[in-house]
Amino acid sequence: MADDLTQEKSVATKATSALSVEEARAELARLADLLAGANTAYHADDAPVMSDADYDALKRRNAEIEARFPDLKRDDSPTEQVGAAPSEGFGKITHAVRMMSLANAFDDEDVAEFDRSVRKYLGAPGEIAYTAEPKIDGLSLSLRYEQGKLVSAATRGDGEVGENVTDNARTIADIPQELTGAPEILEVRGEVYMSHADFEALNARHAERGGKTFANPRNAAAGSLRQLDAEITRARPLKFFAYAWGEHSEPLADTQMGAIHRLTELGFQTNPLTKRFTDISELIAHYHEIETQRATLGYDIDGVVYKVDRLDLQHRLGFRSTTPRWAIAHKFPAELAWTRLEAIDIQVGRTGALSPVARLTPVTVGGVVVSNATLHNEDYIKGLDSKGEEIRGGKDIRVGDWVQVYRAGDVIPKVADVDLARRKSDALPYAFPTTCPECGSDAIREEGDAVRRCTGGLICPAQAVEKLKHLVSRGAFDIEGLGAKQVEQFYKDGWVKEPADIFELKAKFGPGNLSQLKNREGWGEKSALNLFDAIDTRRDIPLARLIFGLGIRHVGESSANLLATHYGTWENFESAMKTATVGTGPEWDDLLSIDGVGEVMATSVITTFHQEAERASIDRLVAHLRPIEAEKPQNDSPVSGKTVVFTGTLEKMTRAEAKARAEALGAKVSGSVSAKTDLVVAGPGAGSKEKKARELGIELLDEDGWLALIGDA
Ligand SMILES: NC(=O)c1ccc[n+]([C@@H]2O[C@H](COP(=O)([O-])OP(=O)(O)OC[C@H]3O[C@@H](n4cnc5c(N)ncnc54)[C@H](O)[C@@H]3O)[C@@H](O)[C@H]2O)c1
Ligand SMILES: [Zn+2]
Repeated sequence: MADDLTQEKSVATKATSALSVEEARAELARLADLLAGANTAYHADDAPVMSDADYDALKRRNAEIEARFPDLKRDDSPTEQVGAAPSEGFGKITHAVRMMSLANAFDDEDVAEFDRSVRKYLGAPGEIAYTAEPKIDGLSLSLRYEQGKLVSAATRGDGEVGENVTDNARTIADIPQELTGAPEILEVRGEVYMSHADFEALNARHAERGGKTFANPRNAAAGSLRQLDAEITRARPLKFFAYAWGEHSEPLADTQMGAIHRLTELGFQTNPLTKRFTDISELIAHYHEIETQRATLGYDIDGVVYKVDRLDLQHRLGFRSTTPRWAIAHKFPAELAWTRLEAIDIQVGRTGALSPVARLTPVTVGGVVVSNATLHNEDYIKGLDSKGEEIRGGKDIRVGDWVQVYRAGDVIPKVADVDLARRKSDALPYAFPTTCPECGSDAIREEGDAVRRCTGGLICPAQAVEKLKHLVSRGAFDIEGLGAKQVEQFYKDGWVKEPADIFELKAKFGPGNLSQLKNREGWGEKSALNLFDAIDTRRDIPLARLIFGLGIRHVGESSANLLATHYGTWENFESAMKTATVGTGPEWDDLLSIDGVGEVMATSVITTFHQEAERASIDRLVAHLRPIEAEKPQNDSPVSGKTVVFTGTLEKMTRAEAKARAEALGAKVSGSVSAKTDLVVAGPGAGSKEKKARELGIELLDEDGWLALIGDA
């Protein structure tokens, strides 16, 4: 079975030009299935399962294969489809004139190609004018007026049949119920969308009530229009831009631009950025102009649509199966957007690191609204990398600047670039603080460290709170009922200032003294008693969790596991660290002999145990605990000596437990797949690591397979 899967996956990553006929057939089937699922999720459920960029890439791959193997094109080919079939529950409306999609251009060359193909089709037509207008990121709606009265409204659906949302459309203020001077029959088409301000307010209202929030304004607009109860739609602030038409008993005008003016006269909102040009370089200049305005428009757009202006030429050009030949959507790069840097905030972490965070004018990047992004560190703001070399051509970043935000997958958004042309003349270079904004202690940068750190240690409230949050986190003490929020509250009230205080809570506020805790918001007698129980059960703590929980810099979960298995008991570990000296001696050598422990980490651990305040705090904590000895690694397990990678969601154990167990059996757990990997354990949602394992032909197991292998099933 593993072999079949390996083959299937490798076809999925093969260049389309390298596919054999059989592979192409299989790949088209796979893509048809994948894209159909994504379409339903996006159009029918308003809950996309992949990013737009991924969707567009798969669709392009499908089109490339079809172009190479026209005979293999499937009856259910994604190229032949628009949107998704109407959802159950809505009445259906068959469009008098089909509602289409748009072909995409992703760069200037695609736009030039569009212009060439239009000219070729028309046969040397001379000058051609195009309109350029923002591509509104909402959902399209067709409004049918008969004798000037709105009689029906339908979503696009699959292009032929849409959902009847007439009652819902009537609740939208931008949609006139009646038109004067309109053709007897007129279908007006356009986009229903939600402004940024309305989207944020709606999400805030929902969050307050504990309801579901929307990922972006498009989903919010689609989810709000496609309601079975029009009263819900009425309560949602939807807007509408008109930009097209379907059936009409008389022409609206001779040109696209003229028709837009006519729609404005009839009482529709049309987009003020719509312009007409006779040269494609002007179209592209307008595209960039609109791109710079994107963040301040107040609503989402995802590109610029170019249309042949003369309607007689549009008519001659006609349609392909799902798109007009006379129009194209020039898309913005999916994961990039320009916006304004409003402020730079400094966050202080558990190890005292001062991290600069960009506060941005909210902008949608790759389908997600971004209002914060990381600026990494002091040098990054200055335009330097970790080696002191220039990045971004040495441009620094200043408050008030226009910056480019970048987002990839679920990675934290980053500030990637800055537009010097739009910098205010009085903007000052950013002065990175040299004192901690939380406690006022000096913040210093050690030689070779990119990060400036607060020297306040335990007196710094930010560090203290982050340390406490870390202590109760999932891979560490993981105390039920005591999460980041509770810890913060207890810290503010002075109940818990350091780790040991958690284990003194019961003595101070437990039975006999319960009134203080149980009268607090969010706590009752039962939850208070449960909390003390949960804390008590954690007095017996596995050594690895304890070491990890101390929050020592450079000691993550797997390093803590290595240390625990090596030293076995807390006493051994503690006495070794207390007697060790950095850089020399038997304890130092012993520490470095552990596979996976380097000098940086070894130095960090020893230093921690040599700082008086830290050490005293650790002693006070451990006095409340009974650390559980770590299991000695076994050598007789089928996985001993092997390198294992866990990826995806594990359902029967936490990642930390899985690692600890594997390490106890003598396996080495690694975070990345390489030729040295022996085994990959993949749960649901495993992504690139699973793919890589298949490519390298590494043995793959699911969670149950793993448990069976190690005899835990
Ligand atoms: N993430 C996913 O899983 C997923 C799934 C399906 C589709 N999508 C995304 O949806 C898009 C494809 O859907 P599509 O077929 O609706 O194509 P499209 O949205 O790219 O283009 C066609 C639509 O653009 C809209 N539009 C907005 N402004 C317009 C204007 N000024 N003039 C003309 N039309 C305008 C119309 O509603 C029209 O139907 C792609 O961006 C794709 O990434 C994503
Ligand atoms: Zn501080």
